[in-house]
Amino acid sequence: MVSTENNGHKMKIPHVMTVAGSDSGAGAGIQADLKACAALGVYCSTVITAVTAQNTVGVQGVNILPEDFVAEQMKSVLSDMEVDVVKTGMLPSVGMVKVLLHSIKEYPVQALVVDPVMVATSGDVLAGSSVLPVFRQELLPMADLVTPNLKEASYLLGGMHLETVADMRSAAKLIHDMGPRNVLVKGGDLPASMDAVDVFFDGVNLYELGSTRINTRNTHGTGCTLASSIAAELAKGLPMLSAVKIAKRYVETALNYGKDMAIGRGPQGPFDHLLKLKVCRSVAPRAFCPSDLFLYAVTDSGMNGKWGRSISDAVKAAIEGGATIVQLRDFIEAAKECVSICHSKGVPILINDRVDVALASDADGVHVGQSDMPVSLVRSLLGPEKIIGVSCKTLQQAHEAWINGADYIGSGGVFPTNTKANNKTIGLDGLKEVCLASKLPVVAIGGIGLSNAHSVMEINVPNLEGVAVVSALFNAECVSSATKQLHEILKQAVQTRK
Ligand SMILES: Nc1ncnc2c1ncn2[C@@H]1O[C@H](COP(=O)(O)OP(=O)(O)OP(=O)(O)O)[C@@H](O)[C@H]1O
Ligand SMILES: Cc1ncc(CO)c(N)n1
Ligand SMILES: [Mg+2]
Repeated sequence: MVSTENNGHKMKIPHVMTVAGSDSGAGAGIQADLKACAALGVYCSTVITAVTAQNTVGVQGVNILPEDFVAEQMKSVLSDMEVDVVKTGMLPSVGMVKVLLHSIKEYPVQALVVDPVMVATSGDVLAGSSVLPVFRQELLPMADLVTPNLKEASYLLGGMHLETVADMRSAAKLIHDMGPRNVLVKGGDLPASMDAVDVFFDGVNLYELGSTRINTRNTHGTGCTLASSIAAELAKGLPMLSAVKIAKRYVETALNYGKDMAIGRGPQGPFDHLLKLKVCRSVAPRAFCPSDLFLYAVTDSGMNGKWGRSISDAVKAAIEGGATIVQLRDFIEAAKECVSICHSKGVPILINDRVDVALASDADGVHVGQSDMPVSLVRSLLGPEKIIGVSCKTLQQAHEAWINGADYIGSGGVFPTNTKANNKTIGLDGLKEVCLASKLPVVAIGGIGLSNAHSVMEINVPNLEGVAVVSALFNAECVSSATKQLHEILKQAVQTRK
């Protein structure tokens, strides 16, 4: 990290070094990397491998820099500045790859993200097939992540045809065999697809990461931007999958903001990296983990009032008893106080329904119902890093939540409940059906308490992460001991499930 003095305190700034080509049109390459890192609050140093004459029509010329001068740039940066993550783009010769590998052996960094740039979407060649053997044999084995698009994945695999998400899944596994720790096969160029699905493989699990496909001509540089924003989130200290998810959302949000920009006369324009709405932070966000849903405490001011407790005391007691996430149904005055309590204990806190309250209190996110603001709009207001949960009763709603960028779904009412009037009960069978269809983690809600929590976890589907409860905690005389008891029951249920 780069250190700066701030009121006498050292301030660490996450630092990405990009090793890539310059794009004179400034939509891709070095220029995309600089803008993406700036938008995400991360310092970006730039080692230029080639200068391209490029615009929205295509690539008119490529001027490759001498390898020893690329080595000199890397040495200047790495020997002086503390680089956290190296991201590579255009590496146009075998010698350039060797120079890069030599430099990072001499000055090791936390992670290497390789975007194996070969052909621009315009069809122009940026690195010829002569680099393929050194990519396969030397570069990929050093990479923490490699991010080929469909064409690049096909080249790496000797011309294999890739036309479906199923093909992308196989490609991700085969490329993983070449040695990188993680693989992301990007589906931006998937023919005739309504969604923009990328496939991530970490060597054990395959994930399909979906988002809405933005209808725009302005997609030049999405690949470079995605890789450098993953590098930026890694530099902040996020784990790989969280970094990839946030970066993908950043690209989607940026494409959406820039969808109507008119720059250039060619078929593929640049987009708006520096989103009009700046919501990204340079400090590590509270990355969402599905296991946060294990014991989900939802506050209720009526119940707490009845027992003579303030909301903040109720939240403190729930955390003391082992609550793993908190949802507030009480507003702004309480929100700020509870946000600071939860943050001091490392427990994420979400706001029920109110995006404005979440923004004003800097909560970790919101939980919305089907009749609240649409998830895609919530995402564009909150930005790529916040947590969004959405209540779903049907398979269709679960699918939409995934495509629109939610992090998890709440499903229920599992049992009848007095907390929510006129709420349809879906039962354990309904819950199981939604879990099986959902690509997102699920928390069960509705009438769950000490007596039946076990039976909920027993439906035995891996993405059911936990239970959300109101009365079971906050209608009890002692919140922390009620929470402890529930925590114990859930722990036992999960152990018997294994
Ligand atoms: N129209 C779109 N709407 C939403 N997301 C998109 C769109 N096009 C591409 N993406 C996303 O952008 C990221 C980059 O994907 P893509 O497959 O376009 O990479 P690429 O071809 O390497 O990009 P480049 O245009 O820089 O060469 C992926 O996460 C992809 O899903
Ligand atoms: C310099 C450069 N790097 C990467 C790409 C891929 O988008 C491009 N078009 N130009
Ligand atoms: Mg593309």
